[in-house]
Amino acid sequence: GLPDAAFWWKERATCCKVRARRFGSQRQLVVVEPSSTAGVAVLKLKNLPVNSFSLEFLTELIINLEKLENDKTFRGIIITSDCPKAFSAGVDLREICGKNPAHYTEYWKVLQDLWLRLYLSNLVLISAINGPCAAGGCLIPLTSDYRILADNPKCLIGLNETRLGISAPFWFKDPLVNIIGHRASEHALQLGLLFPPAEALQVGIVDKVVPKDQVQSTALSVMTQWLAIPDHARQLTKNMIRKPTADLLVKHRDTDIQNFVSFISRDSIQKSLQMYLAKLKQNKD
Ligand SMILES: CCCCCCC/C=C/C(=O)SCCNC(=O)CCNC(=O)[C@H](O)C(C)(C)COP(=O)(O)OP(=O)(O)OC[C@H]1O[C@@H](n2cnc3c(N)ncnc32)[C@H](O)[C@@H]1OP(=O)(O)O
Repeated sequence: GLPDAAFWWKERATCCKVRARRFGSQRQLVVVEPSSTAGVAVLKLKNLPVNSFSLEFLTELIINLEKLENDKTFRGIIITSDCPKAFSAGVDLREICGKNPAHYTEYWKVLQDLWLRLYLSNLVLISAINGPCAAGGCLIPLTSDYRILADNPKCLIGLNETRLGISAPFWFKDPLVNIIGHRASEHALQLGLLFPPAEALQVGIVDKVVPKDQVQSTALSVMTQWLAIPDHARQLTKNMIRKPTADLLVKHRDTDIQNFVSFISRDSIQKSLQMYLAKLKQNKD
């Protein structure tokens, strides 16, 4: 059978705390503030400049999510960015370039942990997407219950992995298919589409597009509607809908790690990623 979720989370939480001690950073990469609405926390991603998923940032994010999940005063979280340049640029390419298999294994495990923590959260999660959101960065909106995007042409959102010469793993693809459907996902994933706001709304990858300065207030008012539903009924329903998708990752996570490590270790893939990173560094505004 599948590993018991509570046991698995306890084990992973211990790993996260050990890792956090290892980083021992003074920088606060995730800021949690209470909102004006009771029971709602605002979680701000603050890994400057673009909230790329470094191992340290992922660890801090998971620890903060776990604390909120276990704190009975909270019923919902609004996740937003405190970096002017981006909501999230996804996987930090420096974590998956030029490192060794042990590092890739640890990194991928932690990324899976984040996905499971978010996707199976009992809290209402709303993504207030106030900047560009690429590839792995979409892992947060796609596992949220509701997505609000800032109406700004720079705020592109999508799973653009193929443009880097890599393929999104099945657990990035599955929530996208659940949200926008099979055909639209096939199109978006193969072409690595990054949708501007109007198109993002049309295809359904976001639920609402509002002016940038209204993203957080809109998230709060949507949150109020969601919190009007009794928690237990909403949680049971969320779990019923999401469990089959989550179980696929829980069941196949070791194979998925092996696939990732062997794929990412290929010379041809390392070359593509290095070229993409170099291009990013050249294309300065
Ligand atoms: C079997 C499994 C297969 C493998 C699956 C792997 C799944 C991988 C998923 C991913 O998430 S890969 C990453 C994809 N991300 C992107 O394509 C986004 C890249 N970034 C951008 O498009 C832009 O940076 C931005 C977010 C639109 C912001 O643009 P802006 O012009 O405002 O800033 P920049 O000058 O481009 O960036 C500032 C600074 O940050 C560095 N950087 C940006 N993104 C990343 C990143 N993902 N990883 C590491 N570093 C990144 C960028 O190079 C700049 O650095 P400096 O030049 O200032 O040192």
